[in-house]
Amino acid sequence: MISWLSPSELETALRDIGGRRYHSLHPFHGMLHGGKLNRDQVRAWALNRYYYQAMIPVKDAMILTRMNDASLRRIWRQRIVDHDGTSEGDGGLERWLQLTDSLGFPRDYVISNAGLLPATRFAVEAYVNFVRDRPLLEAIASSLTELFSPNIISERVAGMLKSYDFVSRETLAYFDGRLSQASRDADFALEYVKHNATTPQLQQSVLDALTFKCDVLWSLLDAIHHAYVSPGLPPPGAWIPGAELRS
Ligand SMILES: O=C(O)c1cc(C(=O)O)c2c(n1)C(=O)C(=O)c1cc(C(=O)O)[nH]c1-2
Repeated sequence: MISWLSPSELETALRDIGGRRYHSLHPFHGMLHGGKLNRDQVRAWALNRYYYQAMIPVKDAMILTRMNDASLRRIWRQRIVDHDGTSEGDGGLERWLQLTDSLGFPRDYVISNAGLLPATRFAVEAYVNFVRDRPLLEAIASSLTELFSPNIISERVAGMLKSYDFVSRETLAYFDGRLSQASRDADFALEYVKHNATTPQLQQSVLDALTFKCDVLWSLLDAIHHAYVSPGLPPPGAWIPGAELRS
């Protein structure tokens, strides 16, 4: 168990976890951003990550049900609006589907999750279940990976535009909005955590929550890498490049 940390020491400890465990360090991201993947491997990433995107508003809805304070809910509900939009054809999920459209996947197939890797499903479900089962403070702390996402998003967009002729600024538009949304969301969550993690036990629990979330993101990429890069063994039922798509 750690000894009590001041709020700024707690922030340093949280950022240190990101520095060691965030998925920006995963070799798959190095390949994705460095132009080392072929089109089917990029397609596999977009297809599998759709499930993460799709479940983010579900987990945020779970967090909302735990908030008794209207002023907190007012702030948190914006996350759901960002992903779902306010009308058909609007919002982050729609923009992710525009990316999978551009990569040649029928929408029905993507939304059905029929070609999803089982390990992607398990990792994303673990995140949703964590948020459902753990105290609100830990659920909020588990979103703090977003402290580190603006850097990786900038690196990703620049690297992919430079390396791949099958993506464009338009098809990567999902990430435009995320840069400001992620900073806004992470700043709020960080202040909440620093203010509410007032004992060594609570501080340890938020550090553990962030570690857990880093593990979720890392596992997602492990699954994609194993199935589609090396050794390249998609499990039964998962999407196989070139095979007929059944939703
Ligand atoms: O592109 C990325 O690397 C990345 C990372 C993360 C993250 O660190 O959890 C999120 C996102 N993107 C993202 O687009 C997003 O909407 C999001 C929501 C959350 C969350 O935990 O509430 N993380 C992330």
